[in-house]
Amino acid sequence: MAVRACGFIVFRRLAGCTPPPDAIEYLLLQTSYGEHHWTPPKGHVDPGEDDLTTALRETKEEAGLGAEQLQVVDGFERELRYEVRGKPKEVLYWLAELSDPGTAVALSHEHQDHRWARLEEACSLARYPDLQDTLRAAHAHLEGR
Ligand SMILES: Nc1nc2c(ncn2[C@@H]2O[C@H](COP(=O)(O)OP(=O)(O)OP(=O)(O)OP(=O)(O)OC[C@H]3O[C@@H](n4cnc5c(=O)[nH]c(N)nc54)[C@H](O)[C@@H]3O)[C@@H](O)[C@H]2O)c(=O)[nH]1
Repeated sequence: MAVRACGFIVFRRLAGCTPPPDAIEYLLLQTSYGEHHWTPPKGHVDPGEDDLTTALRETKEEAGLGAEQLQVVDGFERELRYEVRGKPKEVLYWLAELSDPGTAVALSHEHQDHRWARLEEACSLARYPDLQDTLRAAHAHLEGR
């Protein structure tokens, strides 16, 4: 059976800007282990836990951002499937806006750095084509495309 993980593509709109969408920045976290890769906050589903609860818990644990600071965007959900050390893994992402764009991110020991990045920088940090596609799809969703 596949390992399952859930998380949020968290974004913020720069202070003083109503969309245009190029004023949107996405949150990426860099692991403090392994390849030091960058992904949005996400993590494994605990036994008996529902997916959305996992996404909220992991976002709180990994970025210090709680449900009360996030607004989940309707109608966006993406599932990625890839292999980790030969085993299948599924990752489900929702999209959420950080209500106060000035809120500080607080990392756990699992991550060594974070970045608020516009779409193109976010895609170059998140170097996996499926994650890049997901970020682009999120951006298109926010643009109303
Ligand atoms: N010391 C050490 N400890 C580790 C290591 N590894 C884990 N720990 C421990 O596990 C805990 C984390 O637990 P959670 O937070 O609950 O889980 P996740 O958030 O799910 O975290 P992971 O890091 O396990 O999973 P991924 O991000 O999925 O990365 C796995 C591999 O998949 C590739 N990959 C990543 N993203 C994409 C993508 O979007 N697209 C594609 N196509 N591929 C992608 C990439 O090749 C990458 O290397 C940590 O606290 C550590 O204790 C490790 O190497 N060394």
